[in-house]
Amino acid sequence: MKQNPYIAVEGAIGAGKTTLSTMLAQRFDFTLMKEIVEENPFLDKFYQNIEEWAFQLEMFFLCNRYKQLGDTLLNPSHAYQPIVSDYHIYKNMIFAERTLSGVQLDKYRQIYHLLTDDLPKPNLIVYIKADLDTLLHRIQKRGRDFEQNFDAGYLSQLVEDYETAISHIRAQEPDTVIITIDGDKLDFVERPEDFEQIVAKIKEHL
Ligand SMILES: Nc1ncnc2c1ncn2[C@@H]1O[C@H](COP(=O)(O)OP(=O)(O)OP(=O)(O)O)[C@@H](O)[C@H]1O
Ligand SMILES: Nc1nc(=O)c2ncn([C@H]3C[C@H](O)[C@@H](CO)O3)c2[nH]1
Repeated sequence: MKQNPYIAVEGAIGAGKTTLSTMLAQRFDFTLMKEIVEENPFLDKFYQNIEEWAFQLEMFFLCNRYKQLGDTLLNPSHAYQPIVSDYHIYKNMIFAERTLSGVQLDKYRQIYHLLTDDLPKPNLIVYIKADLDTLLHRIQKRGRDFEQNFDAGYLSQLVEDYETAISHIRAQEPDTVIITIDGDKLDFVERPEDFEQIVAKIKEHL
């Protein structure tokens, strides 16, 4: 990779994005960009009534991510800083396409493009692909209150949406390296050799 490394770790809810990106940032000594979840005022309400709260929640995520990415990526003093992030900005569209519809989705799409089209995009995506059972198990194990009555149907759709989105990025951005990790088999938390396998794959592209 000739450019400065900018890695985004992606995958459906509970796939292990924050865990893996934190480990990678430490291992490569890259700057970590991590989403703040606990201070989100809409997540709890959203999981109780998706239709009612989706627009506020999606806009909140979009504005926060825009601010975080803009502050780092458009700041000249960060120009040569290698980065690993626990999200790709495109995840906003993955979720919004699932939770919004009609005029709200149209307006959201316009704002999304306005805010994000000129942001630098990751040149390497680590996609953790895991099946529904694995994700539900991890979400349960993590034990966040607002995710405990989780609708498995919603998650199952998101798993498919992620597959579609990754294929879309692969087709639209052939220069972006996409490394797919088998999140059902590789346990980078408990097995150091599994983490080393991921590190080795990334190194091939740095
Ligand atoms: N490969 C793995 N093997 C076993 N447990 C894992 C693995 N990856 C993550 N976990 C555990 O699963 C839970 C979810 O991980 P994490 O919070 O990193 O997921 P995430 O993708 O960032 O979630 P979210 O989409 O909600 O932001 C955590 O308890 C973590 O310790
Ligand atoms: N609707 C919606 N849109 C997003 O852009 C988005 N990004 C993350 N999440 C949810 C997943 C976890 O429960 C929790 C932490 O990642 O927040 C989202 N939900």
